[in-house]
Amino acid sequence: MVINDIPVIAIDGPSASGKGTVAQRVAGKLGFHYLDSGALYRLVALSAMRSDADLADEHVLSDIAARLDVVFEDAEIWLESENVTDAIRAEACSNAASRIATYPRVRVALLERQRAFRQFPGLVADGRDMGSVVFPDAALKIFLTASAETRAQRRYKQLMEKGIDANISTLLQDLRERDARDSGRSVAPLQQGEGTSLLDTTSLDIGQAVDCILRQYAEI
Ligand SMILES: Nc1ncnc2c1ncn2[C@@H]1O[C@H](COP(=O)(O)OP(=O)(O)O)[C@@H](O)[C@H]1O
Ligand SMILES: Nc1ccn([C@H]2C[C@H](O)[C@@H](COP(=O)(O)OP(=O)(O)O)O2)c(=O)n1
Repeated sequence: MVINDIPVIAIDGPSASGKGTVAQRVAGKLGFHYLDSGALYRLVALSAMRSDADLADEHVLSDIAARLDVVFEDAEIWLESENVTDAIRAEACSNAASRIATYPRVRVALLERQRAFRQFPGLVADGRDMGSVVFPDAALKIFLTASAETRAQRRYKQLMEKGIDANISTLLQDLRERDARDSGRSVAPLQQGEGTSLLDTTSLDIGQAVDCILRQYAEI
């Protein structure tokens, strides 16, 4: 099968909009693979912070990105054989990931690694530029969003459930700053591109959001 015949559902959107949760469930229902592209930026950030790398040095960061020794195994993420599934969700890592993601060379260094997830029978990929840059020929492109307040509440609840310390007003401020950075950057900005279907989940639960995407995919 030619790789471009392998269907991709691209789900892009701002922080804590529900992309990862919804994408994983859609992938499960369809028997497709799943790509959490944000985890790659978080892994570069974690690796850089741990090696005291300069988070403003694009060359060093792109080299870290190119050399990432990472394994995705079901819901677990391993960096150099260490389980970092929760470590990459810490707010410091979130903020660092958003900063390093503004560097073109870092994005180029992660591009082929993301595209390698496109395997038979299909892929559901979530991030900021899945439909605009990584998989422009995606069969279905979704822009998943929710109000900033709703997203902050969701992230707060999520971090609390993981036992990760958080403060709701700091989360809301961080989230707004990252939204602005992710959509305001010159390279691969978060945007609702051509042919992308808007899905605002502020008043939808996870199941309703998943069903909405499955319905759209079935109607292609
Ligand atoms: N529609 C929804 N209603 C309520 N909670 C949601 C919804 N979508 C996602 N969540 C929850 O919000 C939190 C953030 O979702 P996540 O998938 O991590 O967002 P993202 O990948 O966009 O950052 C998770 O705890 C998830 O279970
Ligand atoms: N395809 C992607 C995915 C994430 N990023 C950046 C933007 C985000 O601030 C960080 C972390 O992404 P992630 O999707 O894990 O962030 P959220 O869970 O949505 O808060 O990486 C990106 O620039 N491009």
